Amino acid sequence: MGSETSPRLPFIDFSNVDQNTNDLDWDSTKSRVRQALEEFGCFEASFHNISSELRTSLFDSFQQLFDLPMETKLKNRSMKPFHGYIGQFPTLPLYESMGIDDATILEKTESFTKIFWPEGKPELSTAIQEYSSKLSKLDQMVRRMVLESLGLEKYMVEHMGSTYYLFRVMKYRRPETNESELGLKPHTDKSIVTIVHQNQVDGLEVQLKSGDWIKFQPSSPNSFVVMIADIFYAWTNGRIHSPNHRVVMSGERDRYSISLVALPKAGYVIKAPEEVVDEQHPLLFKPFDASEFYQFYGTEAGQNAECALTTYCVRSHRVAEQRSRFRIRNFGRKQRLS
Ligand SMILES: O=C(O)CCC(=O)C(=O)O
Ligand SMILES: [Fe+2]
Repeated sequence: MGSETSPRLPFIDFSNVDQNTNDLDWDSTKSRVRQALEEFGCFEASFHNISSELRTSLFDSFQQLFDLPMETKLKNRSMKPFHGYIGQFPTLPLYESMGIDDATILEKTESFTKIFWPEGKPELSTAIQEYSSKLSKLDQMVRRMVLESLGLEKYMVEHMGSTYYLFRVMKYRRPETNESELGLKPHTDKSIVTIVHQNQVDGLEVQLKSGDWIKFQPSSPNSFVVMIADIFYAWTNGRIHSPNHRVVMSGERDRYSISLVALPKAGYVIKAPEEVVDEQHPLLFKPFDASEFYQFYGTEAGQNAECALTTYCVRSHRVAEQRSRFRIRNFGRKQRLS
């Protein structure tokens, strides 16, 4: 009953939109995307390129994956922070997740499945790769629309070429009696864009700019939440919003969800283009190296910061200033010595 009146995320239909679509459909979708991302930082996309068989087979396999013994799950390791198995947090007992780097590449998804099934599991590695490749097209359309609508076309090739995809699968077990229902603490994502998809169990909530929370209730099994994250917020100099969100569990069933996460490649320097910086929009973040930001985010200080990106940028510029003062002092000393 309540669902008729409760606020919903903006809904944007991509079923007839692709990069070769006619200008009228492309332009009208683009203006809806821009509006939604300015106001909500996310929207519900209806996207039909992923078949229900593919979705069902993925979620069935993930159930088996999380049922494996803990020592096996822990073999999903990565040198990069938050790329491997995450879970067993005393404060977040419902949550665990696993990640596959570069999931649009078949060899990478094969290496992932071989961790758990040494003889291989070709249906699953192929399904993860196919899902990631197909859904990456939605991310690319959305980012293309954002860049076009901000007049940043000339950065398109450089920007798109500087990103790759991480696939994460999450399990939130149902809370036991007297256990907190919090599945995942409120946070903003630290990537460029995240696209979330779930099985039938709801739980994702997004915070509006007003401070109110709204529950994501998918309109159909073809719904995906497209969400802007901090790196894209910084790169567009705050022209689009990076929303706070969380997962709250209720009901009797475990929840499984998948994120396809667009991330900056190593060494990509996040520098807001001059076109989005002016008097009304002063520069929010000085240019920074995304990989260094992730190293900071992996530390205790990064985890405890209210806004990791702001704290990182303030710190790194303090360090840069100290370094340059040191260089000037030493340069003066060298001059005197010679
Ligand atoms: O499971 C979800 O619906 C959202 C997950 C999420 O916010 C995240 O992994 O950053
Ligand atoms: Fe998130």
